[in-house]
Amino acid sequence: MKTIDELLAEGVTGKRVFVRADLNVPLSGTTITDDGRIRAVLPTVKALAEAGARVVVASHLGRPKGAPDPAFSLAPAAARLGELLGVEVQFATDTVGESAASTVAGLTDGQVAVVENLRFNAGETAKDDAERGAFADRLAALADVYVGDGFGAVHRGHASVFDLPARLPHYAGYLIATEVGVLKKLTEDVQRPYVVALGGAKVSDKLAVIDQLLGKADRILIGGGMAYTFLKAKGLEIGSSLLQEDQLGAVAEYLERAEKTGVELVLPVDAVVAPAFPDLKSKDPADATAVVADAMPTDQMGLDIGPESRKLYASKIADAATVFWNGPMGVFEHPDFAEGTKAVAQALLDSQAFTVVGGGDSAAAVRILGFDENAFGHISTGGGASLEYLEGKTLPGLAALED
Ligand SMILES: Nc1ncnc2c1ncn2[C@@H]1O[C@H](COP(=O)(O)OP(=O)(O)OP(=O)(O)O)[C@@H](O)[C@H]1O
Ligand SMILES: O=C(O)[C@H](O)COP(=O)(O)O
Repeated sequence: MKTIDELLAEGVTGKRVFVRADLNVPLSGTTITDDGRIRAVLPTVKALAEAGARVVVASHLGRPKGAPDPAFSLAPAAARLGELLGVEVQFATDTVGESAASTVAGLTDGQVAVVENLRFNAGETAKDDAERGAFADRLAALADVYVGDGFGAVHRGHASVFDLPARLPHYAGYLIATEVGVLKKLTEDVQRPYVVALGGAKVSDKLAVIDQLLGKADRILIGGGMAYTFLKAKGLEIGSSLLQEDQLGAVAEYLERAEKTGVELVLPVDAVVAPAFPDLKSKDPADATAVVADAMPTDQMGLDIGPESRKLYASKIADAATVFWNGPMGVFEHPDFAEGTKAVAQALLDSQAFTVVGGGDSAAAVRILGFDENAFGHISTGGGASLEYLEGKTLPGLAALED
């Protein structure tokens, strides 16, 4: 894999450099609630701009449906990037259309532009190779060189991540180099006990990784939205909690395999429930109560692990030598459902373990809940990406950067 340092040594003055970043930041309306992913790509963008490149930054944000949707505009992220860089950043209101073409053509050496959300174009995420390729051709027309630095998205075989680097000279940015450097340690020489804590809302993505993790981790602690599919697989009532029905069979098999192989697969023993998903803007009290896991009311939704689970999970983390944590334990954005996530973050800090926190929302949770991000071993910008890396999978966005 060629690195950005090699590109800088070759010289970039006057070259149009396409930086595929992951600026998929949490938003409340148009306000960025955590800018960690923008700060993470600064070293790459700064180095290129200072070396005289014409930098074109692109990213996805959220999961719009292949067409423009103002709720998912990258404009706030572009503005924040400009503030952090301390320079004016141009913003193109489309990704490969007239606005992008004229914005990029207007860049002078050392200037930076952001183009609109890649996923406003159906070609970005298309399953069909030709459709993705056609979109990648249009992206390629915007640049002379490609720098991959969107670590959080390297597990996606999308046009800007996988197809575009094949069309341009390509290099890995500083963020990807750092992330891979740290995560490699967890795959090659992991210190045990190795504890993995999993939560969050991307249930179908994350249930799939447990298959591989069962052969690697000593303990797996399950929280967040995915916990309820496990509880349901054990025959418990889960009310209106998140459920991945099509994976109930797989989950039952994980439970059986864990039992046979001696891996501890730890499930919540209680939950904080409420009648409905809370209003994250008003943060009004949500009528939350704690119930034991085998007495969840049919008309309630599980939104956090309960007080006994917090203690249990902290005890399972206390003696770990390595902890990898991805996915909040509950809907931490609302104070009534933040305690599980706080307890796990605190347990990581109280342990002597090498701790890695992965994921856009997990990293944001740590900072928003007031923890010192420097107290953790590593805060990864990738959730799904880091999990799939730890599984030992070939990640499309890393494979595409190989020579
Ligand atoms: N029980 C639950 N029900 C519904 N949503 C939940 C529950 N527990 C946590 N969440 C939500 O999960 C979201 C984060 O999940 P997600 O899987 O995206 O994690 P992540 O750390 O951002 O990883 P990635 O980087 O892969 O996206 C938070 O917004 C949180 O509110
Ligand atoms: O938040 C993430 O994990 C990355 O930005 C990838 O987003 P995606 O899961 O929507 O592809």
